[in-house]
Amino acid sequence: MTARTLYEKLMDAHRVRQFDPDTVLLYVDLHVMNEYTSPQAFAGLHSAKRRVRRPERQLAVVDHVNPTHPIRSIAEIEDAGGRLQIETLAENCTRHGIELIDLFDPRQGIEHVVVPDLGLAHPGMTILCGDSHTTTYGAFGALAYGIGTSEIEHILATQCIDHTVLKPMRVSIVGTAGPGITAKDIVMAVIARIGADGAAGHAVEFAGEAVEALEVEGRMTLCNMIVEGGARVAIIAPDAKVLDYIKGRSRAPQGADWQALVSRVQGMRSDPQAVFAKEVTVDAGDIAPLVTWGTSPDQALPVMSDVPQPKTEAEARALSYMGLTAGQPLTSVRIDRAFIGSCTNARLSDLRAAADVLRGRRVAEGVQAICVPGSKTVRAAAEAEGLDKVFLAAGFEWRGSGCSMCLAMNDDVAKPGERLASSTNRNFEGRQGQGARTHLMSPTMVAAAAITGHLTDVRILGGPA
Ligand SMILES: CC(C)[C@H](C(=O)O)[C@@H](O)C(=O)O
Ligand code: SF4
Repeated sequence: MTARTLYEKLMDAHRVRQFDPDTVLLYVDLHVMNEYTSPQAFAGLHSAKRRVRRPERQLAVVDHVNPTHPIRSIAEIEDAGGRLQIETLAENCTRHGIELIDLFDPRQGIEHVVVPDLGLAHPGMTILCGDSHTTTYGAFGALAYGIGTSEIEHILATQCIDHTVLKPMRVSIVGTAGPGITAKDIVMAVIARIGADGAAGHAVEFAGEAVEALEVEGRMTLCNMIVEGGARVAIIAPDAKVLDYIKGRSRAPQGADWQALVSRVQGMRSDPQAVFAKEVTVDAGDIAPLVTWGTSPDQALPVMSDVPQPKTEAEARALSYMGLTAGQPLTSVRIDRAFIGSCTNARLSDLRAAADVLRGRRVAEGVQAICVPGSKTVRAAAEAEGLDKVFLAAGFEWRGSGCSMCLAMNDDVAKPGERLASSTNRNFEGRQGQGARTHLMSPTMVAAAAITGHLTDVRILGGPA
């Protein structure tokens, strides 16, 4: 038998039909939906008079448009469009018997945080969702990616997806990351190396000792953000850490199902002879804390660098949008806001790491800082450890959960010209508010910038004050 990559093995295991060498019909184990991308798909389903084929294989979560300040009812949401999206999702779920985690559910949060919180992402599954960062579940050894409206409708009706076969690509992170270097720095370094389309058309498998050394939440950060390097799928061979992470969560497999999962995991890796269409190797030891200076996630440099001379018109435009001058040290760039949140970096380990930087320190004068835990489950776990007190004592706001200022499609919007240190994954023009300027970085780097008021190498601050 020919050697296969993990991606190819998971495709084989879910193949319902092979249409041609490039297109395969795959069975979908779990389909996740949000209020923002599902309404049109349900509308299509209804006009075709079709039913949901497997309601028990769907999960819906409210996350994109909701506010993160406390409200008592949906009626309090000022934006009529957002209110309608949330109400429509609820109606559709009731009509079709789909489980909904609504805004007032104690498990609510960003969908890609909620699914792992519940223990619903397992090695070997196919997980699809109308959201590009669905690749997050690759950290569990699942074949997972984001889809569009017509595909959502197709899954609702058939529980299958037409999958365009991708080229396998391996990104090996070798060596050992230095102190203060996080999974976010690693993935930003990869994207800076390969470019924003470097992994386009590829299923990226992360491998290497620095990936094995990461905890599961760090691996989620890798698989989540590599989408900004163009990857359609991201995957990591599951190991004992993954099983430990799932074990005991409310929706983790039990009894014989658990045993079956444990024994299946053994074979879930690429064969040693498997062929990758593209290989990239990055030495973790060479990675410094990164920040973006431009308006594309690949426009990133170590924080101790100077703002670069623009080499293209796009780079010149990015600098002008960002209000930066070539040659100025990145650490001289002052910020107005600090945002710790998003499906990339708002899990418990992210909040712990940021709290370690904030402990005993205060947010700089004039900086508005907010922390939006990725889910209410994460929020409660953080509060049980007293992390909320650390954030509040430092001058951060401690919010409810949702996408929030990651994409500013809700009440959390930065003002024109405001500059943000942000633990998110996209720094496109206007992403966090019209005219707002985003610098992407790790949550500990956001904490450091919040304290000093400018982009800062967190390693200089060191541990708690
Ligand atoms: C709104 C949604 C379609 C979008 C995505 O697919 O990624 C959003 O989550 C984002 O991060 O830009
Ligand atoms: S947190 Fe940001 S990246 Fe993640 S799903 Fe929400 S908007 Fe998209």
